[in-house]
Parts: sequence; C-alpha cells; structure tokens
Amino acid sequence: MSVIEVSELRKSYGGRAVVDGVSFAVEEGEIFGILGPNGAGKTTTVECVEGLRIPDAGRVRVTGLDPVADHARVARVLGAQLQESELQAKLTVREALELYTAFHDEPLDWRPLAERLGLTQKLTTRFGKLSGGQKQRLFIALALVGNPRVVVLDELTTGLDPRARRDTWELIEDIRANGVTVLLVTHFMEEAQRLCDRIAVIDKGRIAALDTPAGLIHRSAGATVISFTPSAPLDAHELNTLPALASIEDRDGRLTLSGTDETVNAVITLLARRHVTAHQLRVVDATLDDAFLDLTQEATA
Ligand SMILES: Nc1ncnc2c1ncn2[C@@H]1O[C@H](COP(=O)(O)OP(=O)(O)OP(=O)(O)O)[C@@H](O)[C@H]1O
Repeated sequence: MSVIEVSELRKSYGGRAVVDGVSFAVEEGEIFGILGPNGAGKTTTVECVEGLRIPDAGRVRVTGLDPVADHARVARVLGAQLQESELQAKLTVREALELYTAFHDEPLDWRPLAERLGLTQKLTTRFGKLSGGQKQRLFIALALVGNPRVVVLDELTTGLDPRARRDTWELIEDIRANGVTVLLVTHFMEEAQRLCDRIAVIDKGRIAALDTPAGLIHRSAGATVISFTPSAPLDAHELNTLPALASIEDRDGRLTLSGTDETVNAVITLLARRHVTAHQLRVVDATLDDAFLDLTQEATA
C-alpha cells in the first residue's frame, strides 16, 4: 500500500478548476516532490492531503485513511509544516516544542530533535526573534515531534540563504534516513533534483509529468545541449534537419542546439564533412530547469 494516494483530485474556486484531476502515489520512504509554476495548484493539492481542504471530487488516502473523515487519525501519522502566521511571536522555542509535544499521543523526545536541528542554544528565544533559517528549523522540529510516518513540507527553503538551504537539505535526507516519507513542495529545481526520488510536475491544476529527476530530464525534448562558434557559416537547412533536434539558436554567430546524443553526433559529422572548425565547443546535459520549462511550456501549448 502506498503511504499517500491521490486519485483524480479536483478542487475549484468560483467555478475555476485549480486542481483538475491530479493523481499520484507516494511510496514508503520516498522523498516525493511537487514542482510547478506559481498558482499551479501545488498548495491546494497538499492541503487536501493534510485534510485542510475538502476536495470537490477524487480520492485522497494517507496510510489508507481519509484525511477529512479520519482527520484525528491522520494527524497522528502526518506531520505538517506550519505557516509562519500560525505561531505567536512571543512563544519561546522551548514553549513551542512543549506545546506541540502535548498535542500528540506518542511524541518523540523534543530535546534530541532540537539538538539535531541546532536549536538547543535558542530554547529561550522568542519565535519573533528567530532568523528565517531558525524559524524553518523550528517548523521542521514541530512537524517531526509527533513521530509521524509522513511529513509534508511546503516551500521549506524559500527565503533561506544558500548555506541554510543546504543545511535544510541535509536535514531532509536525515529525516528520510530515519524512515519518514517526505512530500515536498518546492520552486527550486536544484532542490528537487538533489533531494527527490520522484517528482510530479503540476501545471494549471494537472500533472504535466511524473518521473525521477533524471527521467524528466531525458523525457524533455532537449536533453543534451551543444554550443559552438563555427569557423564558417553552416547551411541553415542542413542544421534544421539534424536528427532529434529540439531547438536551435544563433546568437551573433554562436550556435546553440538542443536535442539528444544523436543530434550531437550529427553536428560533429556535419562539421567534419564541411571542414568547419567549432570554436569553444561545449556539450552539456540539460538540467531539471530546462526540463521544467519544456514540460510546462508543452502543457501551455
Ligand atoms: N481559498 C481560495 N479561494 C480562491 N482561490 C484560491 C484559494 N486558494 C487558492 N486559490 C487559487 O487557486 C490557484 C492555485 O493556488 P495554489 O496555492 O494551490 O497554487 P500553488 O501552485 O501552490 O502556487 P504558489 O507556487 O504560488 O504557492 C491560485 O490561482 C490561487 O489564487
């Protein structure tokens, strides 16, 4: 049984479908990413998983339980990251940890958790005085203190500096290493590529693609990019008919072509045949960034 099952989920506001038939399943121990442009329906989807919004249609199950009908039981297995507005500025870190411990039947001891999250020195600091990174670490601690099987983290590293972001990534890997399943909403491609086992790309309320990060990159039209400045102009028709070509750009005589390994080999053969030298030749793999733009543009078209 999957830890999270979402099937044909739909939610509309004022007659506009913001989640329009989303289905996915998250397996035990996975870090599953939800990636998409602003307003794609990511938060609405995960809030249906948390039982905070009621779907118009479709089925959501968390460890086999309905998050709305079985809200109290789901709250025991699912840890959700709070939004900033949900904690009082005057509450100290210790008070927040004690308060959230009291909400759960079988909580973890918050002390080692605070230690692992680097909060021990901050126990007497009020929430309002914490830095952005410290607040995020406290939110992670509060999401984990109930000893959940699943945690939902929405835009966890937004607003963090690169160091704090990397620390947070290590924490998430650590959480998973302890057997917790992670559902992660993110805007950051690097974050998704580094952390997620699988990613659902959501665009306009629908799943545009669902795959591993490497799978998404390979699936996108231009998985490999070759760029060079030819020593003499090349024939446009010959370039445009290269096999598996996804895109071609000529910027002040520097050519950038995306496609597959087949495209790259054909470019090299063409250069040799025409006795043209390629200056500053670069071949790079596309990133998840490229794949994301490709996939979400595709869905727009
Ligand atoms: N309670 C609500 N009432 C009306 N419209 C809403 C409500 N909640 C969300 N929406 C709209 O639904 C759409 C999807 O919102 P959602 O927050 O799920 O997107 P998102 O993918 O999480 O976006 P972002 O990346 O910007 O956080 C948006 O256009 C938003 O304005």
